[in-house]
Amino acid sequence: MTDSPFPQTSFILTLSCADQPGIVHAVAGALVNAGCNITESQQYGSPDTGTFFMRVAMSTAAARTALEAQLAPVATAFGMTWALHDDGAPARTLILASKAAHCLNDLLFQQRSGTLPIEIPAIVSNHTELADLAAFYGIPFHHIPVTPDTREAAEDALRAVIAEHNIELVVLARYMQILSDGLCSELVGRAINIHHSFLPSFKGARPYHQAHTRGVKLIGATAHYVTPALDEGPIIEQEVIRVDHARSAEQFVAIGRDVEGRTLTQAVQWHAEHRVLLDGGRTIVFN
Ligand SMILES: Nc1nc2c(c(=O)[nH]1)N[C@@H](CN(C=O)c1ccc(C(=O)N[C@@H](CCC(=O)O)C(=O)O)cc1)CN2
Repeated sequence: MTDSPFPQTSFILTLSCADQPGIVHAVAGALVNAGCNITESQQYGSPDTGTFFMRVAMSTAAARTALEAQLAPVATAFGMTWALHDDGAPARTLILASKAAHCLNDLLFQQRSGTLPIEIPAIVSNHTELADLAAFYGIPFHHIPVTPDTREAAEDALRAVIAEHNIELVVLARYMQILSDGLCSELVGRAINIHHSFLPSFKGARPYHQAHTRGVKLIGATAHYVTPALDEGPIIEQEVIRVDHARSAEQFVAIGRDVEGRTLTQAVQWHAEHRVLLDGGRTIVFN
């Protein structure tokens, strides 16, 4: 910690640009010029895409505008896509769920416990079963039923909740409705889904029954960004657990619940801490 007499503010810088020599040196120089103390720094050059990625945590007595003034010319010189985030600012998160409670419950508990840097202004569901859980945590619950005839109106109602609460992140916590291409394009890189299989295996509905029929020895869960193509989005986190011949498909469902909850909550935490950057159809995770 610098022994500056002035109050320190913490920021997270994330950036990407075409990989080339001198990026780290230039960024570090700009941060020093802004009186920053770098507390954490990670970078990666992707050989496949030729793109360079960086995440830097820092503290400074300088104002955000002074920091941005130092960074802007460097960003221009290297053609960077960059963002400066307030470190620790909770991500305004809308949770979508259907009937299964376990993933929603894990997110609510971890948020209330202070381990998940998000705030949850609202919960949306296409069913009513989870209204009591939302009430238990004192969070407004919006029941938006979805049928083939009402899908568009339902999505417009969802957009209204997103706008009303200035939502930054949408989490699909076992939300069993397919989002339209239009909504997916509006939520690129800020909608995370939990799929209850070890992708790319067993996409779509009833993955545990697909896995049981196949006779797998490991089942798992995958947290990924939502894209129009079902269960094809960039993967953020995955976890697996061993099963055996003696387990029924219903037991797979039960065994998978904790894995799903942990996997989704971890992915949401990394996203909210600005540790996940998109590299085409893949992610870079600075954890
Ligand atoms: N555009 C996307 N939307 C959603 C995705 C996604 O990857 N892209 N993931 C799903 C979650 N999911 C699996 O993880 C999933 C959800 C629903 C279905 C499905 O077939 N739903 C049927 C209706 C089922 C019902 O009403 O119970 C449907 O929507 O017609 C498959 C996979 C969330 N959305």
